[in-house]
Amino acid sequence: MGHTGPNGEGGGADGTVPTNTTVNLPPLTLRDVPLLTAAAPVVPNPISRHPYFHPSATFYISPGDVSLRHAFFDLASATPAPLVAYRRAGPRRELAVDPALARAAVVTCGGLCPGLNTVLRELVVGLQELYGVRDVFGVAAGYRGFYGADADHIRLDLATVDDWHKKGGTVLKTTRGGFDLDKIVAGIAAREYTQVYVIGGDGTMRGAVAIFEEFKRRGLNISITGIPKTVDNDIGIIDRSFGFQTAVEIAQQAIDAARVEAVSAVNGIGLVKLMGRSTGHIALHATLSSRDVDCCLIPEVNFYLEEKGGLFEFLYERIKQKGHAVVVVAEGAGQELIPRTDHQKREQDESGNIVFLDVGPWLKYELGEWWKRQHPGELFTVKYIDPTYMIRAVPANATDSLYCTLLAHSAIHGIMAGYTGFVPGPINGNYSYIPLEDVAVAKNPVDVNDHKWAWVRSVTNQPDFLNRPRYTESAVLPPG
Ligand SMILES: Nc1ncnc2c1ncn2[C@@H]1O[C@H](COP(=O)(O)OP(=O)(O)O)[C@@H](O)[C@H]1O
Ligand SMILES: O=P(O)(O)OC[C@H]1O[C@](O)(COP(=O)(O)O)[C@@H](O)[C@@H]1O
Ligand SMILES: [Mg+2]
Repeated sequence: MGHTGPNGEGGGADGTVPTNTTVNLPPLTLRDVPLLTAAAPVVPNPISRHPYFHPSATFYISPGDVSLRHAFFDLASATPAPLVAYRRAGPRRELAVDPALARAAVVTCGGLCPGLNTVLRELVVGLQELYGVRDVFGVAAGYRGFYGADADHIRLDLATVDDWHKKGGTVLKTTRGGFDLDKIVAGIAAREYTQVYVIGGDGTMRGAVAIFEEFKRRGLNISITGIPKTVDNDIGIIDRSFGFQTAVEIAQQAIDAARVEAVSAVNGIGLVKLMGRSTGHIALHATLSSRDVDCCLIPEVNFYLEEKGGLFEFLYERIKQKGHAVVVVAEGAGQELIPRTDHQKREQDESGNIVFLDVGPWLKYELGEWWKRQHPGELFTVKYIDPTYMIRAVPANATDSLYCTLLAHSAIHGIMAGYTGFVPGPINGNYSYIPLEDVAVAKNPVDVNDHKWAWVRSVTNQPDFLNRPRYTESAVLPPG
């Protein structure tokens, strides 16, 4: 007996999957990563000569090893999607880069994220201990550090970075903006760096693609890799970005406090705003982990406040049922509902990201006003908690620390193998090398049609906000 595909489509004549027979899979496309054009003559991996560690036969990744992008396939589909593969990350038996000639630069860009210092430390440790690279430099304060003063290029060694993994933030400092391609590439060439490790989010990856292209255009034999960072988890293809799980864990403290405040008030609401500019991953995962949340609002799901099926009516009902309610809102949720001036509509940060209005205080105010109008004389309290920077200005937790270490080492192994223009990252748990250009454009919104969002809905029993009555346009204040 076989299974019929969800849409009734089938590989067999009757739409079923034959069992205990060989199934022909669709063709496999390798999304390969570029190699340095002028790679050095092949050098044996110095790990093979390590005095204390003797690599086993399976230690090195074979040249043909790949991992698959999608873990699930519909064997019953008559038109299956092509399979996409990436090179497996890890040490190669032979290097295309001579470690004795390597000169590495590491830099952190964009917003903070738990684990930045761990990645920096492990890059230095891996380069020096595993490969014997002597010249490793930390570039201060993001992309602009490449064309900064001599003091912005800090020589790093094992002693310097020894305790960095214990610290939140980034010892190298980070900035937004300052992306001047000509100056950056000139700064890299002038200091004779041969390999560049850029740690950052989606904006940083777009910058790294531009640098990679410029290296090629100028014929520079310099490799670059982007190590994906963002608490928002808004980078696609990889399983998740580092620091995200730590942020979700710390967010629990805010949700716990919101619940205590709400429970201890008469008709109390605890409102927590969590990071998530364009994606609601932190809010979603924090909600699922906590189980105390009555409503989770994310940028991917439009909601409305008043009328039947709206947020306020739902919260009122919930308070009548159990005396209190807890709401988690991602910073990018409901932005189209918040009145803003023309100036506010245009405001951008130094990197060109749109500056959002603060959804938390706005929601608290609107809720209070609605309650006064609808239920005058009835006691009501909203306690608002904004743990924004607390969830990311901390060291990585154990899971993220391990992840940061594997990412850093994967990056080094790839660079030493002669690859460039790539991002190391886990795909279905398998560390892989993905072309930088793919990662730079791949967004990672919450898929509201998949199981995770359905779990949120079943945990919170919140409305789907589909019967929106009157709100059709953004609320906009007159200019000025
Ligand atoms: N499209 C882009 N092209 C080149 N550089 C970019 C681009 N977008 C952002 N950057 C640069 O990348 C750096 C980090 O970007 P930002 O958006 O602040 O953080 P993140 O990398 O965490 O998303 C900044 O120096 C910014 O100028
Ligand atoms: O106040 P900052 O430092 O600009 O950071 C705020 C932003 O940083 C983030 O945490 C992450 O953004 P990036 O990944 O672009 O660094 C967003 O959630 C938030 O909007
Ligand atoms: Mg970003």
